Amino acid sequence: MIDIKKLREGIDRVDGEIIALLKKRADLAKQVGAYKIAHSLPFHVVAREREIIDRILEQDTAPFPKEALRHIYREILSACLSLEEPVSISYLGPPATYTHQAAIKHFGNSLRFLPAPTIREVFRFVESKDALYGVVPIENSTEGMVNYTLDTLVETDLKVVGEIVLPIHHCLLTKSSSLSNIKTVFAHPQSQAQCRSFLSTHLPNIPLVETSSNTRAVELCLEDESGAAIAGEMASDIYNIPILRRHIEDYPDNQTRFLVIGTIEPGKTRKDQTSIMISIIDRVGALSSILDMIAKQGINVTRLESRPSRKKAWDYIFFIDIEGHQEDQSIRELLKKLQNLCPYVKILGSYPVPDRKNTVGASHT
Ligand SMILES: C=C(O[C@@H]1C=C(C(=O)O)C=C[C@H]1O)C(=O)O
Repeated sequence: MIDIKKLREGIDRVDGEIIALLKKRADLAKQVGAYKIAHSLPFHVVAREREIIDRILEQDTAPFPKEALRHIYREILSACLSLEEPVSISYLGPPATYTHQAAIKHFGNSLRFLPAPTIREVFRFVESKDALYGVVPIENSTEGMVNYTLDTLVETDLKVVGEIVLPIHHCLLTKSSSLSNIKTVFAHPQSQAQCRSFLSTHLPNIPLVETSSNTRAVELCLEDESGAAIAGEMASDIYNIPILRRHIEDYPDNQTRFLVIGTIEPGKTRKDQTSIMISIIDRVGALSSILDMIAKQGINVTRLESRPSRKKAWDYIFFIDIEGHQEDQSIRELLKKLQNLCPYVKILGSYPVPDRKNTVGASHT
């Protein structure tokens, strides 16, 4: 006969052992922190964190689910880092936006999160060292590029040090107990655009009020019991407002990409990508000859975007993402060639390729 009392005593014992080990780990991290102070080294070491997570995920952890272990370790690393230094992360706010959610996914819950009212302000917080890193949206899989972020990258000296891919699942949040009691829907235009078919099927003829963010939509619903807001799950937790419907986005594979910006460049990991920005001489075939040169170097281009230079009409800047790290021999050679050929070359940064597993459905509001 299985004795449930004994089994539970066993679990309590194991929990005690886990706590004792976490205490031991925290103490070692504090000692590493003291060493870093003595040797003027940066506290946050992306490559080391990547190495730890990769090593853990390579092990046979069954029956414990690996994805859960990834989340648990993200939090352990975040907590240990916070013991070394109080790290601040600026993000496009207000609190509970998808950018906030992306920042927590990337850095864990133990750091200090600083909302900024605009994308430019996120960059400013990092430039002024009020924050060590900033998180800004760059692209939504259904709505396209966030041009303001691309344009700000042209002007800044900050580096791109990471990328986050977040599935965007919109929820309908309301104090009302049924769809039939809803008289107004509040939403940011982008979220509203991503939920068009849900709204026309389930809430036809209900007036839609545009808000500056999803969070603002939720705030308005707190005052209006017949109002509903489109927002993420996190807004429901923070503002304590129930979720009436989940997954109301039209396309289930709706994702948003975010960039992490900062000054500390991550070292080489097992799988990195490099973002560069170039302008080219305006002549037939100029871009294709550059892409050809990249291919001849054996380097894979994963993304190519263009933006007007805003200096001269019909003059463009190209944003190119390539596989590999700028310390790689092939990329070093490529950059030298580009510098000889292009009027302008800027290396935005090399950083680990983001985890795209379980990334279904996001927007940045
Ligand atoms: C402990 C360290 O500092 C930080 C915390 C880490 C951890 O908890 O394992 C790993 C890398 C750093 O971001 C370290 O550099 O080893």
